[in-house]
Amino acid sequence: MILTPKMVLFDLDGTLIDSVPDLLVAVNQMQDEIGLPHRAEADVRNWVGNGIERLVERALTDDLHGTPDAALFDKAMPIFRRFYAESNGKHSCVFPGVKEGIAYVQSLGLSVGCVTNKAAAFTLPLLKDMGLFDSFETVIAGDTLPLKKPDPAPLIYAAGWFKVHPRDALMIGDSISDVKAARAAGFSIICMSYGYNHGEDIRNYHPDAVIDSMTEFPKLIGTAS
Ligand SMILES: O=C(O)COP(=O)(O)O
Ligand SMILES: [Mg+2]
Repeated sequence: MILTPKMVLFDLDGTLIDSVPDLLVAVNQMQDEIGLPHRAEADVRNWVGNGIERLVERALTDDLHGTPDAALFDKAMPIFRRFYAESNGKHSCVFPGVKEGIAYVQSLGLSVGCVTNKAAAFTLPLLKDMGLFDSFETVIAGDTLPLKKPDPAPLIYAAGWFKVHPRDALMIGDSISDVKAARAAGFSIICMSYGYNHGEDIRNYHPDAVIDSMTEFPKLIGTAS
């Protein structure tokens, strides 16, 4: 299968960047300040992908599906933001193959954007620290629009921004939210096997392809002519 998109959108956490080490530090500093126990890295990994509010709710309750007491959440959220602003970018790294993959799609002349559920205040400095910011012609963060993935709105917005029809658009992601958003928007979707998907194998959600490294892009992505 060779896809021939005109635009490629990349998810951030678990696709471009391994951001869990920074999130883990901020979660556990928040837990300390509130007087709750530390959470394990493996759990935090499973809680990333639906934005920082859901991450904090999950950390406070130690449960992927948990909803904490509203007063506790209101206390915790600014604490988390303060600590994550400090740790963001300190221990994260770009996954192997990402820079090569972005360079490959750019060499095909395709439009390239980033669509993440991470809030803009953390997304933009992280992309800059990791040397990726200049790779993207547009960045749509988790709070850029009223709705985030799995809603298709950010993907449709990006397609409109690039004036590309959704059938000519490809999402590169790691989670069920990316697959659902891409399908609802009418995009193709390739997922990275190494990402975060709440502890489940992303193959269960049937993206068009699952790959281990973006160095595999030449097998899957080409140009129509
Ligand atoms: O959960 C987040 O904050 C971001 O997750 P995403 O970059 O995978 O969309
Ligand atoms: Mg992700």
